Amino acid sequence: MIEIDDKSFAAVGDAPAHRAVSGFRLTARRGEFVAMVGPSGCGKTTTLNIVAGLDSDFQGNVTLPTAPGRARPVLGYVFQNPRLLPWRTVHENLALVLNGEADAEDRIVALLEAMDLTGVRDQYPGRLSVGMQRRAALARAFVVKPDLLLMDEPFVSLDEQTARRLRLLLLDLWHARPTTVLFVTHNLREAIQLADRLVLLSAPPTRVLTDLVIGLPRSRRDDEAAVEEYRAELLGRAGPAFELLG
Ligand SMILES: Nc1ncnc2c1ncn2[C@@H]1O[C@H](COP(=O)(O)OP(=O)(O)OP(=O)(O)O)[C@@H](O)[C@H]1O
Repeated sequence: MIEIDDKSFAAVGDAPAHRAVSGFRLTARRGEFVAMVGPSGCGKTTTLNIVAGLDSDFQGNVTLPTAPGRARPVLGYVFQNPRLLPWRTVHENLALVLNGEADAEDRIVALLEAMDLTGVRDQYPGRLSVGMQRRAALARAFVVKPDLLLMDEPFVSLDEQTARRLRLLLLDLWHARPTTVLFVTHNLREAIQLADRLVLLSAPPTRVLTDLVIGLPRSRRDDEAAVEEYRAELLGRAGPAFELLG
């Protein structure tokens, strides 16, 4: 549950103080895939940072899901940039986020296999293609068995073929390793293809404008015509809020 009553930034130099988030309310069900879609600069990253606990300077309350037996919630975070440590191999990048769990090696091996990275497990990230780096970042996020997975435009600025493969891999991972997902994107098609629920955010100070369950069967991952039709229908009936998204 995310309740952000107010998140403001103080004035810095010539930039005036401003409110980035206000009256934001969102409750996700456990295991739900929620896409948050909004215009550039509306406060998506600010909101995710609050949810992740990276920013505690706000008014409100965030309650995160926690798996039975865990003292505190475990989060995965996938950023626009894969943020792999360049001086660590792919395998080491995954091992670093684990705390010596008994099955750590098995989990790493399984995820490298699922992401088709077994052959490059001992390579450094700088030697990998952009797509491989993104796959390694996805593997690292899932290897911790997150209670909540935060994704901040993880497939932005990729060529469409690579982005499409990564979306399909993400859905495969999520089906095999269910977790609650908050996925931020500018891309309405991507949101419709991936998510159970679509949350449309306002211009700043951001709040939830529209919150709807996506009424398409899950087979939509391979049915781009259905996604396109659904998107056109949404744009047609939702009015000016959706026009921002093109
Ligand atoms: N540390 C900061 N100090 C001051 N203002 C900030 C800071 N971080 C973000 N902002 C401002 O808060 C607003 C929301 O920024 P944020 O990065 O959350 O938007 P966003 O929706 O993620 O943008 P984009 O889609 O372009 O990534 C913007 O006006 C931004 O300039």
